[in-house]
Amino acid sequence: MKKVNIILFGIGNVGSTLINQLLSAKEQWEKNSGISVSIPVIANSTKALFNAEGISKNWQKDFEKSAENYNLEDILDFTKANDLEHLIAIDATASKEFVEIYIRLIQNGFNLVAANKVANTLSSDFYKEIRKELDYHGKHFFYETNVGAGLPIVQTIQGLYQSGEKVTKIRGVFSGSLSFIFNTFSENKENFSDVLEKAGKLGYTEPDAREDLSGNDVGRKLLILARELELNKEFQEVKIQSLIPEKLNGKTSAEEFQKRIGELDEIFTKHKTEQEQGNVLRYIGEIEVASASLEAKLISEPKNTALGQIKGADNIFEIYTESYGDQPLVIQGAGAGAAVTARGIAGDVLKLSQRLN
Ligand SMILES: NC(=O)C1=CN([C@@H]2O[C@H](COP(=O)(O)OP(=O)(O)OC[C@H]3O[C@@H](n4cnc5c(N)ncnc54)[C@H](OP(=O)(O)O)[C@@H]3O)[C@@H](O)[C@H]2O)C=CC1
Ligand SMILES: N[C@@H](CC=O)C(=O)O
Repeated sequence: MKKVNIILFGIGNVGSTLINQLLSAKEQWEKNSGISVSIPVIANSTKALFNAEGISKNWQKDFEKSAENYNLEDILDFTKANDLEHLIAIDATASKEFVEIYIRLIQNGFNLVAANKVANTLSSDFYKEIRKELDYHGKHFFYETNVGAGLPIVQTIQGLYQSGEKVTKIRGVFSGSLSFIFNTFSENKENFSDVLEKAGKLGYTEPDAREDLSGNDVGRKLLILARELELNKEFQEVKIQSLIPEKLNGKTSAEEFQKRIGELDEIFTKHKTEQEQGNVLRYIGEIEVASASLEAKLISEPKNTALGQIKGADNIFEIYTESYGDQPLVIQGAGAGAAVTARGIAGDVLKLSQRLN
């Protein structure tokens, strides 16, 4: 039996669901894949719970009772002192600061799995540096949930590109939260701000919903896929239409913004009513490979098209390639939510574990 040790950073919406999924799937993984998963460290931004034997189903109570303040050195010392092998650090934070420690983790024997999109969307120098360190230390980095949550998007694009297929365009609804918001808002007579709040409560938005509304989260996903196609782009080069009006943009804290979200209602009601009859609002992303252009924008789409018909928090990705011609390869399904995202991370952990000797 191969034992892998998970060090989990981020025990919020996604991270806590992941722990429960991994603990429930433990026996199945042991029986079917010969992989025994242990989670010896879980951490939020300030505290960590250490248990060399792995946390149990009572982890929430144990965390409340026994978690201690920590820094990275404490975690590195702990894994070394307990001879923990086959280390996988999972980044289930949305932190811009946390990714600064990726390189040190790799240098200290960790493989990486990330739901956090930040590391793959900083400068291309940092992107290349991570991959150089991974190669040098013989470590792996999986990040399927960076795009489409649990949907197999990153692996499909990698598979097509690596097989020599020419991907010409990717177009679709890349955001689960904006999908839910516009699907619901287009169909119902609810205020935009009420639907936005609902999306947050359902766990579809980023911890700071402004990341979704600004289009930055979609912009990051576009950049991540573009880089898989070896398009040498930077985040600043992605053309992004923000849905945050000028008067709230960059001038409000998260709390102030939350208090003023009612100001969005009039703007989006106007967008909705000014459309052609039978159209719906969709926030879409587009990668045109030949021109290396990446764009995220709000459009008004006829309801009877593939993009117009999506429901719930679905994503839809139309992948145009040379072999598929005018009829794109289409991947559709839930594009946000703790359960599907955690399952996507679990899938990455399993695949990564199978590569460890
Ligand atoms: N929700 C979804 O559908 C999807 C989410 N994702 C990604 O998953 C990630 C997590 O999202 P979600 O679970 O909703 O976020 P939450 O806000 O619910 O949880 C974030 C967790 O990260 C912790 N954290 C923040 N900074 C640090 C740090 N520096 N070191 C260690 N832990 C830290 C927080 O701790 P504290 O409480 O102390 O701040 C908290 O436990 C995000 O990157 C998101 O983009 C990806 C695909 C889909
Ligand atoms: N906020 C994101 C969650 C997944 O990345 C989204 O809405 O798509």
